[in-house]
Amino acid sequence: MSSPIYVALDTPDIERAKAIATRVRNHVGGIKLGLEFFSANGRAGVREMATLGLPIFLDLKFHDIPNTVAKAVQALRPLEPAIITIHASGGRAMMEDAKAAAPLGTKVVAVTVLTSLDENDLTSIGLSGDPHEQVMRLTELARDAGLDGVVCSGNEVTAARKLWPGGFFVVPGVRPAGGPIGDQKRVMTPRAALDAGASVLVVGRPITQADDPDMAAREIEATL
Ligand SMILES: O=c1ccn([C@@H]2O[C@H](COP(=O)(O)O)[C@@H](O)[C@H]2O)c(=O)[nH]1
Repeated sequence: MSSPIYVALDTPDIERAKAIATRVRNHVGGIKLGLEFFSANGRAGVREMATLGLPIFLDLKFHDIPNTVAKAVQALRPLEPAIITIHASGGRAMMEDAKAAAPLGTKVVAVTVLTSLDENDLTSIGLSGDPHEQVMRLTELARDAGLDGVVCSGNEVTAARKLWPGGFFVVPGVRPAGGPIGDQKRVMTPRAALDAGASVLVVGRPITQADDPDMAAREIEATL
């Protein structure tokens, strides 16, 4: 069975992204390319990364009116990504139209509450406190809109899976025990997140900022 780890290659430097992906390729199940990589390298960069032969997760987190998001998803079709992201808070019509615009083999998953946000952050943007409740609300909305799954933290994935047993659950904010958490606030170890019900784990800096990314990926994989 392939590894549940998608390594987040958050860099504008395509040569660095290729070098890390090449080093860790035997310990990860795919590569995640996000806003930083895509803003610098665009679709050509994604095509170049695809030549490594690993599944591509395009984490562009679209959030706009339904027509704009659907057209943006449509523009990604030739890249045939394994997974793409949109924001659940864009609403049901936006999620429905995004799913309809995606290639058949692409999983469309909705970000619920970013793992960098906690209760205080939600209150500060006018949402009633507890991230857990907001994740549950948006998980139900994404399920009812016909998406494939959601992005949430390891703290919520067990309850989200209860609401949606057939859903696909992407869990970032994954940190080896005792490691620096940086800007993440809702974190869990890789093993605990998998046990809690994650379908895939997104791991960025614990691998990419390590002195030896290959060893870091190998050590995380060994805990799973
Ligand atoms: O809620 C979310 C959604 C997406 N991400 C992305 O995952 C990686 C995490 O990187 P680390 O270096 O392991 O913190 C990054 O690309 C984010 O854009 C997330 O962290 N939380």
